[in-house]
Amino acid sequence: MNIIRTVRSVAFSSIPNRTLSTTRSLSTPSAQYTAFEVNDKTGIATLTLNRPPVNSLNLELLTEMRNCLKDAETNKCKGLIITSSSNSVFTAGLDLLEMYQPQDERVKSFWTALQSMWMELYGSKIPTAAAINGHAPAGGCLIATACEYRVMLPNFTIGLNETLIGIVAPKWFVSAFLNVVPRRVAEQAITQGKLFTTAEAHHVGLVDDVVNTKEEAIAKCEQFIASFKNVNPYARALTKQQFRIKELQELEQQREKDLQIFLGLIMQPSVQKAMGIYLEGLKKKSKKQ
Ligand SMILES: CC/C=C\C/C=C\CCCC/C=C/C(=O)SCCNC(=O)CCNC(=O)[C@H](O)C(C)(C)COP(=O)(O)OP(=O)(O)OC[C@H]1O[C@@H](n2cnc3c(N)ncnc32)[C@H](O)[C@@H]1OP(=O)(O)O
Repeated sequence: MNIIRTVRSVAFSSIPNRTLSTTRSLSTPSAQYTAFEVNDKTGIATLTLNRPPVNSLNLELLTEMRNCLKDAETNKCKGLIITSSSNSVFTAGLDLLEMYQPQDERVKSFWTALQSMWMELYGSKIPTAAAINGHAPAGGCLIATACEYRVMLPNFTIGLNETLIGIVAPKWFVSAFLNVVPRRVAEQAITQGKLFTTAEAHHVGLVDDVVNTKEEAIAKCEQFIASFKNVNPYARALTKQQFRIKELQELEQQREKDLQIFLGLIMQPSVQKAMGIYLEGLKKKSKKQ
């Protein structure tokens, strides 16, 4: 696998136009699981999730993601694309090992980091797009639906499958999903824990476009971001905020309560048991392959 390096605090306005290399990526010692590159010509940032084997979202990855999102906004990037370094998994969602038999302080930090990352992404002032180049269950779907545009490669799956694991998708997971699919479809799918195939997701509007390669997916995201080129960024950001402020304020005001509900639910013996069985099933399947 390519070693992907990470850029931090690179002011886009200070990046000179270069003809040979069009992306800039510098390394910071603290970034382990993400690559963050800014295209010199377009000003578009790409955040690549890089935590093999399945980009499961642990505390460190979530923290890095949030830092990259903040950097993209602070540095006035023209837009942000999220994708994965894996050929088959966008992200497997939350790292179940963070929630299974967890340590008290760590699991609190984990959930708080998820809340922060989501608020940063959902409320980002710049255009955001997901190039979904692999499976995107649960937390993967959460990241995709927090973006303004989604394009997906064929023959993968996406959805909120929490009920199948015996856990519950919190309200803010559901509200972002409801932004993109009709209520009736959402209620049925989320209660069933349905994972949509790419074709099904496209049919219900969960993804906007389907393309065959990651390169095409990135190009589609770039086109989406470029569609705002004649729009005043400040007016755009305020307009986007009008659509999203309710969910953001709700979570901001209820962060502690949301954390306590999360802890109360996952610490239930029946939930721990269901998660343990699910993890065991994943491990058995992985050994068979
Ligand atoms: C009112 C309510 C308020 C509060 C709520 C309370 C509760 C909490 C809600 C929490 C919301 C949860 C969100 C989530 O995201 S939970 C995670 C859901 N994810 C999944 O179900 C996906 C599981 N994974 C898969 O289906 C497959 O791995 C996948 C993604 C299709 C890829 O398949 P493949 O490439 O074949 O890879 P393997 O399955 O072989 O996996 C390789 C390796 O990774 C391990 N692994 C997979 N997924 C996870 C994961 N999410 N977390 C941790 N580990 C994972 C797998 O076990 C293998 O490990 P091994 O050691 O055997 O190599």
